[in-house]
Amino acid sequence: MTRDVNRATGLSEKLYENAGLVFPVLATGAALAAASFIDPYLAYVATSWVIFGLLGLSLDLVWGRGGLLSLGQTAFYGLGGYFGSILAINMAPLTGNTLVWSLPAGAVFGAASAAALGAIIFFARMGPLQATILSYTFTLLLWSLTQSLKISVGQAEIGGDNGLSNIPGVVLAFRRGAESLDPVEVFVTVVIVSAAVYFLCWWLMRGTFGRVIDCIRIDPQKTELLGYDIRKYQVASFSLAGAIAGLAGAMFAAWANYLNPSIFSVQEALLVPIYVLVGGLGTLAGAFVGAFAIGGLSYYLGGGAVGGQTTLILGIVLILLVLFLKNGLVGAIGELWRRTLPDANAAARDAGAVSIDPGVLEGILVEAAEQAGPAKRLATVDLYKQFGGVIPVNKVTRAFEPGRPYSLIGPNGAGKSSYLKACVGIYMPEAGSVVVGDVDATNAPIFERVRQGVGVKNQKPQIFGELTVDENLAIAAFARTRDRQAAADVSRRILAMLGFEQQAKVQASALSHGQQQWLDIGMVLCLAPRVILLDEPAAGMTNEETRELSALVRTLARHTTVIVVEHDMEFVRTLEGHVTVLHHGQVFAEGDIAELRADDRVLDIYLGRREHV
Ligand SMILES: Nc1ncnc2c1ncn2[C@@H]1O[C@H](COP(=O)(O)OP(=O)(O)OP(=O)(O)O)[C@@H](O)[C@H]1O
Repeated sequence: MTRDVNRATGLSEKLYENAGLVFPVLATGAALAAASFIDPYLAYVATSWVIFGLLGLSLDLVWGRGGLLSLGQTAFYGLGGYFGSILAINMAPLTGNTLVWSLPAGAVFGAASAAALGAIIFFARMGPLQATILSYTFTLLLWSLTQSLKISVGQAEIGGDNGLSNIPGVVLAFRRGAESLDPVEVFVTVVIVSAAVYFLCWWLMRGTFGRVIDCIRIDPQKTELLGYDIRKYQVASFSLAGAIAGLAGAMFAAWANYLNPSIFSVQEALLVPIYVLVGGLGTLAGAFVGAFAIGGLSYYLGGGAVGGQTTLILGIVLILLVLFLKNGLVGAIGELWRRTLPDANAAARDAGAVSIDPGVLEGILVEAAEQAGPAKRLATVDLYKQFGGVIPVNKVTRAFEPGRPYSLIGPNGAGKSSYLKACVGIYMPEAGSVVVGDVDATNAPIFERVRQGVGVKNQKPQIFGELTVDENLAIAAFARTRDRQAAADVSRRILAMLGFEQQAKVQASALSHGQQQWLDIGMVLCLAPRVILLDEPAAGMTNEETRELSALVRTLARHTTVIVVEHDMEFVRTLEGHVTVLHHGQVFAEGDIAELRADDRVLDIYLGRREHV
């Protein structure tokens, strides 16, 4: 009996993990089964819902997964529709098959226009609101342009407001004069193409590419601190989404046999996020479910796919959704299902205190040196950073080398964190230079400095809370190894070193603050850094953990250059390293901790006394 229950739970878990794969198989099966009895008119209307679902999928990739609400998806959709149709109008009479021309053309033009817009958005490092507005402006621009654009391209005549007509329907045979498919056949064809596109997206987003996109959504800075050039990933996923929208547009044109500038209208642009929200943001399948739910509802209420009742229905549905189903239909079903499964996060409570075996750590560090080369020196010359009237880094000239750990101390606001941030490129300095090894890194972006060997742990633990513990380590290790197997090996060793094997499948957000600090340190170690910057790593740790951390830092310093910012003077003492006191962004005093503790001037700045304040 117990075994049966376990087996059923195991099966349910497997199904839950692979539900995304089951969806296109079921959808295709249902479409094929329905083909024998479905009313041709319903098949015709339902085809448009599938196409809108595909358009929604393109948005879900960039919004639900990438974190950017693009109102440009209908622009890529319209462009794909226009260009795909121009090619189909000219080529189909000669060769038959329309989709073989229009789908690739739609996808290529959709991808190319998205790549151009994405490059502007991401390389200019626009904020989310700016990016949404720019994408919307792009759509409006096309709407306005196509209103007055009258041009003939071969047999295709674009008539401005009158649009582009005579677009051939869906023809699959390769011969002149081949017949268009009937509505039911078109429905099945569109479902199969959409299921294939969906499967490709599901597969891609399940792999390392999708993980990196998820990481960028959760914490772009941390993703860059792992050494990923996030802008390339963002442009790539935006282009992929553009390709899917373009392909959907080409299918829409073949379905409607007609296109006009209203495809770029405000109403069209705003419908897409609604499909995604209703279905479930970030679920991929939700876009189709949302399009079917809204399309089906308005169809049965007699309004047609975008008919008179639609606005009212959408308004009510959206209000109800915001009130009761925040994760949309698919998200809600997923959540209910997940509740029936064993709670993987329960293991977070069983995690004992971290106790690092020095032998294991040494082994990891020796191997890291073999793979990534010897430790590097970090030096700054007259480094200067200003925020308005505040100068947190004021012409700091310092060099750090392997051997003993370096500690940066100083009162609150002395500029310790700002100095580390200027070293790694989170803050771009106004003057001075940063040199990593022999390379001037002053103007290098964060990810390049990380690739040069700089590893950083910021003050707050930066972990990807929605990912599991082993996924966090693996994505960090992959940034360096670029090989999934090698990354899995590295992350497994770090996981074992931290004693987190039982917590491998726990969501990182379920860990305690101290455990998150260790996970963050583990992620930095996965990068095999040659210079390590740790900003208040002991914050939130117990005394026992702080002792472990001290031993770890001392071991690290024998293999790499280590700089630690700390307030905990007892911790700094145990590091037995070189200490630099910063005050008002400048080096105020240096030495070992015993000397500095006895130095009246240092006490003065800490206690806010006398002339040194
Ligand atoms: N992004 C920023 N914009 C404006 N001012 C900033 C910024 N970052 C830091 N500062 C200012 O620079 C000064 C130094 O801050 P910083 O965090 O580097 O000090 P700190 O020595 O690390 O302090 P703490 O020990 O409290 O963390 C502060 O006055 C702070 O307000």
